[in-house]
Amino acid sequence: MAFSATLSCTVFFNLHKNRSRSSPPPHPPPISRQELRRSRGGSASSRSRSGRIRSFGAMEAATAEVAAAGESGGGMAKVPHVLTVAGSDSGAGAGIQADLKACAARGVYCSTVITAVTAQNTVGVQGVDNVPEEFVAEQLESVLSDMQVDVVKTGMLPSPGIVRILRKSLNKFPVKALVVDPVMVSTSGDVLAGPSVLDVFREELLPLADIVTPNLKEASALLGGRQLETIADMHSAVKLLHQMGPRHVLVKGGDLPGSCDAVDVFFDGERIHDLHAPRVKTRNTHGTGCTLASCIAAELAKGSSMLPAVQVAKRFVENALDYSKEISIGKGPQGPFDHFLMLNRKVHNFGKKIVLDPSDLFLYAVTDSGMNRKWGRSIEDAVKAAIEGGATIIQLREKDAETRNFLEAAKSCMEVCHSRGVPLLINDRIDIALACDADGIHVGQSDMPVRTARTLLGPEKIIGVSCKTPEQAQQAYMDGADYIGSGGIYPTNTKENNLTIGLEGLKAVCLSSKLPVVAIGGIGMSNAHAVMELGLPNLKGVAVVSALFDRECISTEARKLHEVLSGAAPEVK
Ligand SMILES: Nc1ncnc2c1ncn2[C@@H]1O[C@H](COP(=O)(O)OP(=O)(O)OP(=O)(O)O)[C@@H](O)[C@H]1O
Ligand SMILES: Cc1ncc(CO)c(N)n1
Ligand SMILES: [Mg+2]
Repeated sequence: MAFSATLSCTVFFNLHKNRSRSSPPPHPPPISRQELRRSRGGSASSRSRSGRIRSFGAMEAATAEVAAAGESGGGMAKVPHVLTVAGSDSGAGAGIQADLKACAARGVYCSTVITAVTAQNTVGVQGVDNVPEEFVAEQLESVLSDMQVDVVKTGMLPSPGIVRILRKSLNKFPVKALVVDPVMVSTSGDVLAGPSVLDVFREELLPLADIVTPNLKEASALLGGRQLETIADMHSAVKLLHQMGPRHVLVKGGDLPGSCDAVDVFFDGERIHDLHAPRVKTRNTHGTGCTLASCIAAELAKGSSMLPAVQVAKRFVENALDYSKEISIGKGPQGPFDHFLMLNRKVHNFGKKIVLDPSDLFLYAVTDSGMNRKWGRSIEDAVKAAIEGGATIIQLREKDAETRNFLEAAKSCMEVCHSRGVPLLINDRIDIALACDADGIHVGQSDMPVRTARTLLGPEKIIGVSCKTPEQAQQAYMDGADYIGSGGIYPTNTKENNLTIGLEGLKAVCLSSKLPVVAIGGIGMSNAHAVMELGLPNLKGVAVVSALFDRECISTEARKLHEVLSGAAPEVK
């Protein structure tokens, strides 16, 4: 019988039926190196033509090939490996799912032995179904007999039997370190491992642990209900827990009442360390404990010693919480956070990420080579002065510059802008934008289409597009532009044959689009106020050329214009 078919039937049977199994399925016994060598070559016929493995015999042969390649130094690299023995959280904030994400984020491979399946979300735990003990044993055997696990991390171990099975597996397959997160109650208050496991935890698991990481409630339960409410209580607790046999103890103070820091107390048997981190104000703390323990395991797997591993893990959690404090997943009181620091961008327009902070459009400075020549300035100096006066974004619009000179200037301007936290866009020249890694481009209606520019630049760059009409504005939104430049508002000499759309035209464009808009064309000190007074919510600022760059002192003009704009529309700042 094909091995894979047997395996999937077993999983289906155990997780979906009600779990009594008459005879265990055939399980591959641990394979000795010699056996592997013997089976090499002999089983080639059990591979399908595509090379996919069809039977256990073939799996053995494939394993042997990999082992042999490793032995002969065939360029194979050992990967740091954590095995998590824990429960599944359907909401994926805690449990196995948090462990997988934490290890992946820390660059460590993570295999999984699932002890229980929970129906869980941001409201709480709606159901728990334990995986049969013999099947937990089978998963342990599968992973540990085959893979070179460095560190085992435990989470939800819902019955004394499972703890004993784990202990046996660890005796048979010793690993470098054991991290025990003694999960008992979820933050929502639901019981994940009852009092029946307390004794076996204390007697059978803690003595094997390199570190145990209880939260306040768990530490209290392990200590027979001792009250833990202050850091001094936590100091006593770590010492008492240490007497139960673990080499290190970390009592986590995520739930310490009335503390503005998140303080954890670490004890190595000799010294106590209070580990402080600023407490992040957020609802998204579901899974912090699992993540912390997995990160510790991951750092140990990479070869770290214990205190640095704990410190790195704590910083990782704090950073991820801070990054995720505004993401919204689920309706309940405790949300998950983002281990990969990728989700915290408001999503709009086909799920495209917003890459532009609309308030950057407030005072948008567009350079002009003719004006710089006239006043004898380098483009970098002009940009520096504009930013000094308060320009919030720069666009390099160099219509007659030679490519090589333009690129050199663009690179210097990038340094100027980035050291001052101001985005830099390039007008039209996508090649220059790519070459100097600018923050984005601005295109006109007859330049490269926004969609093509997006393909070339990728999702993370800003693309602005000039629009005179509501139709163009709607198209810009559909094409995935980040902002609209709308004008000319007033007559201007900077652009020849440019249609003036006036304040009415600007209003029509703003009302027809959800994108932020910057007004352009003939705007200066005398009329900026009138533009912003339109009070349109998506009109975020004005773009100026001559009002800054065709003046003797760019920074003074920028400063005055900034004041005018601030007075006109304090809410857009
Ligand atoms: N708001 C917060 N800001 C910063 N760090 C926090 C915050 N909440 C928890 N932590 C840290 O996260 C880690 C996990 O601690 P916590 O006490 O939350 O564990 P836990 O109760 O086991 O978590 P969970 O059961 O949700 O997985 C600790 O290092 C703790 O200090
Ligand atoms: C499955 C699982 N493990 C651990 C925790 C603790 O956060 C949880 N809520 N769910
Ligand atoms: Mg916990």
